[in-house]
Amino acid sequence: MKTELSDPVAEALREKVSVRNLNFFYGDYRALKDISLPLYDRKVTAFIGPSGCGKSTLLRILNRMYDLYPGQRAEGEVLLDGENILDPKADLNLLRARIGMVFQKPTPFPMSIYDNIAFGIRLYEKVPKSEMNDRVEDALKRTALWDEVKDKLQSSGLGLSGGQQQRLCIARSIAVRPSVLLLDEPTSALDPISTAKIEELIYQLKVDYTIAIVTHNMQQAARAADFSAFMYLGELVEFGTTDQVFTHPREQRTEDYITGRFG
Ligand SMILES: Nc1ncnc2c1ncn2[C@@H]1O[C@H](COP(=O)(O)OP(=O)(O)OP(=O)(O)O)[C@@H](O)[C@H]1O
Repeated sequence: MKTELSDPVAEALREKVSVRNLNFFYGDYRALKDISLPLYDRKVTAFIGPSGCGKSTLLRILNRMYDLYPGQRAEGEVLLDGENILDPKADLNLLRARIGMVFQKPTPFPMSIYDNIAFGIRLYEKVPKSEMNDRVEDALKRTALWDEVKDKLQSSGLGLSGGQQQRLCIARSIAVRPSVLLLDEPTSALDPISTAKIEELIYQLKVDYTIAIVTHNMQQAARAADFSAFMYLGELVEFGTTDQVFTHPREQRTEDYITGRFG
């Protein structure tokens, strides 16, 4: 696997998350094979590759989703600011406050728009009402939803359009003030206009957040990501700047995939 970046590029970057020699097992099946890669601070990294290559598995390890399922296990290290989040002693509540996740299908809670956001904050913090109002407004503004929903904050989140629901889910994640945001095919259920809004949002959010995104859409990876990781059959084939991976892939398999020869 080739991950070398030219020295001046690497020097200007800080690793927010470091995945080191990561293996993952669904029972006896080894779905990830010795993956090592960085997520650089306040950059967007896309995980790309054909169906079944392990993109979602890798993303879900980053907030220990697999803990919910018996028989699934990870080996290796995932360091968040130098601390191994795979350590069984790691505090999962704290971890999930620090690393937020948004899924493919928008999943608002069956409650008001306001409470969708306040709910997550209340899980982690005791916040006075006036501050809560500010936090809700701030999260909705940052996801460009405020103007669309400010007059109906008490209406159900389920009454929003699919694109608005997805922005609400992103607002819900960032309201908790995580430092890393994981996006699992966040636009695959959305129309092109909602997709463009989410991509614009990703661009704005990376000022404050380190973002990893799983996508099948090569144009989306090229537009939204600073770095791209191409995976194949559970292996990381190539990691580099998106520009390098898309215009000068080092590996034949990467080139074949991004030019549409397979996948
Ligand atoms: N719950 C599970 N139990 C057993 N095997 C699984 C499970 N989930 C995924 N796998 C297997 O692990 C491998 C990686 O799956 P994963 O969903 O991470 O791939 P992916 O690259 O995200 O695929 P897609 O693009 O289709 O979503 C696949 O071979 C898949 O069949």
